[in-house]
Amino acid sequence: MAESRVITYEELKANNTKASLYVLIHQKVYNVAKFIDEHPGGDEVILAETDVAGKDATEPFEDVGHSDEARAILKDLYVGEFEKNSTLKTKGGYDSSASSSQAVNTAVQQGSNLMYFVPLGMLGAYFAWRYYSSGTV
Ligand code: HEM
Repeated sequence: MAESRVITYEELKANNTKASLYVLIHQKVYNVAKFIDEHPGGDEVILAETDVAGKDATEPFEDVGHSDEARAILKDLYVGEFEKNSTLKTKGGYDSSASSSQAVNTAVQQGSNLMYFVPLGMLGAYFAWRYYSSGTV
């Protein structure tokens, strides 16, 4: 078998037509041009991945929960390994989802803080009331 080719970020971006369509999944590059018309999930979903040139399709591919059969098809479409140094550039595409889940976490944390402070405040108010009312009797 021939040595696996290293695909650069520029190459991944450049092969974005229906004639030659590169998709990046798990650091491996696949040419889905021949397969795209047969894709049971439709061609739009894959085109959308490559429309945003150089985007990593790993997450969308895994989110769908593709079968072993689908993964076997990938073997036939394999072009080469993605250039390692390019990893950072492609990961950026998912930053927005990471930060939005962070925002949710902060909101939950703030919510749980409130859960402690409200009963604690009420308890404090109760003891303050008892202290003052016992003093007047
Ligand atoms: C690039 C390589 C890909 C291959 C070889 C592939 C292959 C397949 C195969 C064989 C199926 C049938 C169900 C199964 O066996 O799991 C399928 C379904 C599906 N694929 Fe892909 N797929 C690829 C990429 C993608 C990507 C990037 C998306 C993105 C969002 C996607 C979305 C879907 C969806 C939504 C279905 C379900 C269709 C349905 O059940 O109606 N696929 N794919």
